Amino acid sequence: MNATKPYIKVVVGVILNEQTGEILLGQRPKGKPWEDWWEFPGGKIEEGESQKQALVRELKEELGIDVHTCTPWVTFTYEYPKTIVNLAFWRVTGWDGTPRSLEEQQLAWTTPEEANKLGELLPASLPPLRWLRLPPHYAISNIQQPENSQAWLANLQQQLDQGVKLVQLREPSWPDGPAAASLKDVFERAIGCCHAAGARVLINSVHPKAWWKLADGVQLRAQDALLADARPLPEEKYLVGVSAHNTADALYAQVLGADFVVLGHVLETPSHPDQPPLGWDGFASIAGEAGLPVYAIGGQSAATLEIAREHGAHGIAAIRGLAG
Ligand SMILES: Nc1nc2c([nH]c(=O)n2[C@@H]2O[C@H](COP(=O)(O)OP(=O)(O)OP(=O)(O)O)[C@@H](O)[C@H]2O)c(=O)[nH]1
Ligand SMILES: [Mg+2]
Repeated sequence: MNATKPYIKVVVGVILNEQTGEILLGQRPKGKPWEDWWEFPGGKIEEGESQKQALVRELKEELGIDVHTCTPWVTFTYEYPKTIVNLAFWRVTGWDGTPRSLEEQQLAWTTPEEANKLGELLPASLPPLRWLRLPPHYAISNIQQPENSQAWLANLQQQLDQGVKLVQLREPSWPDGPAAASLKDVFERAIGCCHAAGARVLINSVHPKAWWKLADGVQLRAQDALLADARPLPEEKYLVGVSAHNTADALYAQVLGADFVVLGHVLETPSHPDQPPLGWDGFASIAGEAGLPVYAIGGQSAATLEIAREHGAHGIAAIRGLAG
């Protein structure tokens, strides 16, 4: 990065209507740089302000609302031709008052999928719009034995019925190895029922590379991510997740151009009895640096989604049931 460019710290609100999935975007006022381009409401953090204080102030100044519920989401740095901007995106889910235009800017509620129909979007707003399409729950398989396949597929169907939209097949200790034909059969059936429910399936990188493109993408183990020198699957069609245990893993996910990080384990979990958990504070500090949406893993369930979000998670990943 060019050190002579001004470095600006900004906080941005993803103002979310959780019922409809819509977000609030605004058009930049006349006379400002990038006038008329659409953006998330927000602005520069002032000297001595925390991110949250700046967010509350900006949304009061720009929209006249009093924010009472918000959580950190993703912070990343974007280099424009003339400036470098560090953008801390926060999810805003509770506020008093009705957003109205106080800076003569146009406002619009839209979905992340439809936002580009409004007009030109600030370049640094595009990754967050893509990330907002990631669901809050990420279900991970743990079938272990071919004889458990039927029961797992039935359980998967239940989770799909409850709204799970992202599933990972991860079976490192399958009896005939992670490339076994019996596992391929389960994989294909899982894809069938997930696609019928509008859900996506990722395959763990422990499984054959030839399977990755049959799925909707790959979940790279930390060790496999570190061996890759580029994103292994194209962006539009596939998702790439990276498993991370520390800051270095998480930062490398960003270098690879991954879509998200799975970070853990956060709490004690039967699947990793010997390694110490990160704890929520450890999770929050790594997630804050990841520059990508982060799923918390390890001891997670529907009941931990809220605490995960308070610590900067996009969502939660778990083997044991998620929905509910
Ligand atoms: N609010 C906002 N700013 C963004 C986004 N994406 C992005 O690159 N930025 C950049 O972050 C900076 C925020 O500036 P701003 O003009 O909103 O600042 P502000 O509200 O404090 O206004 P002011 O400078 O008039 O006091 C700009 O350089 C803008 O280009 C976004 O989605 N929302
Ligand atoms: Mg602003």
